[in-house]
Amino acid sequence: MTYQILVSDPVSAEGLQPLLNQDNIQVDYMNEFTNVTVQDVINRYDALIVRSQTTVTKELLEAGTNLKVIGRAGVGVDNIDLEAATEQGIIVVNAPDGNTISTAEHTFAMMMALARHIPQAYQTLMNGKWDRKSFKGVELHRKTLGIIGMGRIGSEVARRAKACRMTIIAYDPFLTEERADKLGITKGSLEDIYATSDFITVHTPLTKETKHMIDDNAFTKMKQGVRILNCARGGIIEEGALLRAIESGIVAGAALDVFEKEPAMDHPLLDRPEVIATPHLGASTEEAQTLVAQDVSEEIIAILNGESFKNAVNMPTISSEVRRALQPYYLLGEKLGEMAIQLVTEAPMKVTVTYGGELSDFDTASLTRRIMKGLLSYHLGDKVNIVNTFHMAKTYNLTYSVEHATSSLGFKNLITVTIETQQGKRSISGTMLAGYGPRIIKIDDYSIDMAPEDHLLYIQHNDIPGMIGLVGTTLGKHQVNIATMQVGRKQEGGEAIMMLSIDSLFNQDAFRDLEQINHIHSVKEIRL
Ligand SMILES: NC(=O)c1ccc[n+]([C@@H]2O[C@H](COP(=O)([O-])OP(=O)(O)OC[C@H]3O[C@@H](n4cnc5c(N)ncnc54)[C@H](O)[C@@H]3O)[C@@H](O)[C@H]2O)c1
Ligand SMILES: O=C(O)CC[C@@H](O)C(=O)O
Repeated sequence: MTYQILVSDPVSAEGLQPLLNQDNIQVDYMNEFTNVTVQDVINRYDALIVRSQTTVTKELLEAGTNLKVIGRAGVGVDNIDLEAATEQGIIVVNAPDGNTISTAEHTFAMMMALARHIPQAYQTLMNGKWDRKSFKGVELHRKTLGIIGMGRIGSEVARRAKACRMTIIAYDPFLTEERADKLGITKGSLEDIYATSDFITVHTPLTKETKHMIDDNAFTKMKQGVRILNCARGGIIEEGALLRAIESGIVAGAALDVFEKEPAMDHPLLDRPEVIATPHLGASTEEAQTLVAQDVSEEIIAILNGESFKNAVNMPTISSEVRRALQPYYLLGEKLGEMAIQLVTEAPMKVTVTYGGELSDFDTASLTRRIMKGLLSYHLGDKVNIVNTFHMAKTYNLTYSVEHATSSLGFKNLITVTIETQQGKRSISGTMLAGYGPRIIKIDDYSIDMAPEDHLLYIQHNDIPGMIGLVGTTLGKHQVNIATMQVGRKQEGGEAIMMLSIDSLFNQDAFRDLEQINHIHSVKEIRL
């Protein structure tokens, strides 16, 4: 199978090399098309690679009926409708590390340019004026820098500011005292930053919480003559409030790489001599562009080839240690989900997944996704995948819960899937047996030992002599070959079950004949 990939924004050709080297991948570039939009052609593609120019809307995603993955060559995914992508089961991956250094360096370049009026002085000189009076600047040395958002970029900015002997105070909900100590900075609140900083720089994502976090009220708490920088996302600083703070003299200078609306043309802030600006250039270096394109290319290859990947934005990330430990259980989990749903005839209301043995020590969320995917996709088909499975469960009013049990029935690991319907509960348990692979070891209260094979027959009957023979003869009459058979019972002469794996698809005549055998209560074919 050949996968089609569309690159809709300018992305480093060198960075795309991993994709171009794949035999089963064909890459197209939007700038090679004329008179068409991404929306017009997206249905041909399995993956889309964007930077920040392409806005990936719900409508675009809906038009992309074959889309499996969106790769963002960069960090911010605010140009992608993540909720819609999740609903449609499209994985969104980004490249969070590749442009960190470039953006931190750009922020630093902006801070120095701001402190020394370099762009304004350059412009004056280019206009033929030798003006040495208007551009008296300030040193960074011994000034206080307030950093809001101490993630990758904020931390790199802090390291550089330390080298310039600045005092650094930072706020981030995830910043611990220990980490602040290690970086040689002070952990403070927003109020502390506003009250003490000579320079303030923001490095948060744009979220509901951070949108306009620096507003009129925040500016009134800042030191007179503060200088402010935004190389993160337009909208973290409210632009109208910034303009007012410049006009009132609270803000002596602002350096902006990003704007609420980009491209920012005829912007009132750009008319102010106190403002220096770049057109969203933080990540625009050869190194960063190669790295981010390489990172998303590798992620896309892994996803299309069904291998594990690490930077999904609309799925929780798991450590490589957990991924390695759980990988062998993914197939078992999916099969258990598929089998569990086939045990019930009423609409499922609640699913409980219980992990026992060594599995109870892990964060099993990624395994639960596989189980729920197996369970839901049996009836809902391909539209369910590991990205949208929890969303789909919610859509169908199916609740799920996860329990970690101490008992594992003597097995090293155990997964039990219990489905509740109006008729009661049905459950199925499985384990990974060293040397044997996945095994089904219990259905409801009956112990069995079967591999989750393609064609299974589950028969409920009374435990009376001759049942095994009758079932064997009936299937033989219909040319259905039994590969393995397991029987289970609660007590002698009571209710019993038979689980058979058969070599071929079961036929309706065989089904009817089996059901007519005295003392057989139900016959169920399980397809995996
Ligand atoms: N200008 C550019 O070209 C460019 C390039 C790369 C990244 N960016 C942007 O820079 C920003 C930071 O990127 P990063 O890679 O450092 O991200 P990151 O995820 O590593 O760090 C973001 C930090 O912000 C913190 N945060 C979230 N909400 C906060 C709040 N209300 N107050 C304080 N801190 C908060 C988070 O805890 C996290 O530590 C993002 O907006 C990203 O899109 C811009
Ligand atoms: O693609 C770009 O140049 C912008 C990148 C930057 O804003 C990001 O969030 O990674």
